[in-house]
Amino acid sequence: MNEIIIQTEGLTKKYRGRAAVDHLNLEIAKGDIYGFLGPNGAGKTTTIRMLLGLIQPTSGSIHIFGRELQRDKLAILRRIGSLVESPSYYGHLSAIDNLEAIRRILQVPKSRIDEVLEIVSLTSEARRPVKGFSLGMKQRLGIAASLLGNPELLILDEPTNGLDPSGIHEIRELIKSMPQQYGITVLVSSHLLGEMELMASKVGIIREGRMVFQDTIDNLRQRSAHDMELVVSEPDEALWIARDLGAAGKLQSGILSFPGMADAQVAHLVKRLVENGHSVYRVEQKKKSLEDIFMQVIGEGAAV
Ligand SMILES: Nc1ncnc2c1ncn2[C@@H]1O[C@H](COP(=O)(O)OP(=O)(O)OP(=O)(O)O)[C@@H](O)[C@H]1O
Repeated sequence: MNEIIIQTEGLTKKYRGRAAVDHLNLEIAKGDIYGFLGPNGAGKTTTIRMLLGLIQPTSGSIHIFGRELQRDKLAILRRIGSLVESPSYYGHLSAIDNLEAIRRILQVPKSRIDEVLEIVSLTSEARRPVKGFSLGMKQRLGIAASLLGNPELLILDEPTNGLDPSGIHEIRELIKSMPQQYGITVLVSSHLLGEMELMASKVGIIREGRMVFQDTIDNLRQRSAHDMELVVSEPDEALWIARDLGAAGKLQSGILSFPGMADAQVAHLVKRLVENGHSVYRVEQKKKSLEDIFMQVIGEGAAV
């Protein structure tokens, strides 16, 4: 099993008695791109701020690189790069000069500036004043800044917020390259599952401060029950036969649908219908889109 990079246990943050983050157990392994998902206000930023030592948890523990954050804060934070909220720049200065200001604080070699500009594909724009940059370029510059200190872990809070599709694509490709090319583990938050689907190796979904799902996207897809749809010659009567077998369905526009029906139950129902002289024209599994599953998870707040 891969080394665990971030582990929280019972992580909780309360504001005026109300939990913004509620007993959260995060587990992020080395090389993961961990998509931290949840609707607005779910507690993603609050969690990230605790991971970066910017605010104190009310209770629970945080271990990063196997060490307790509270005890080894500076040593741990030195190994993390982060982008939380929109980064601020000196607009009249170039990308290089903005990075130089941060480089001096971090005391890394000057050559690192060229390296990070290359990683985020800003080399050819590096001497232009930042005030003329698009939002996507500014975000990439923010990621370049977070990479200056050669981090092993990158924490990005909604880095694609407000970007157009091409900007989102650029950031996504950049994030995808992090574990493969640079050995960097990534925690990236978003409120859109679709964005994560194309890059995350694992997702954690939170709702009202609580983890409702934490696993791979494939498992999210598989663990969700599918609806079964049937088209038969006498649907009203078929509905009663199904009820008799313990399958509660509904009839809409001539189509019978049954939520989360197991294979054996489908076979049983079809057999009974045929035995009763019905014609079964169609049996279809109606697949939910990943977005439907996500909405179901964050809507119900229960694991699927
Ligand atoms: N400093 C604070 N004081 C009081 N309540 C707060 C504070 N910070 C956050 N909250 C509350 O905690 C909850 C979680 O907020 P948080 O910003 O972590 O959510 P989020 O998932 O990052 O949402 P968004 O996508 O909108 O940024 C919200 O109900 C918010 O109002």
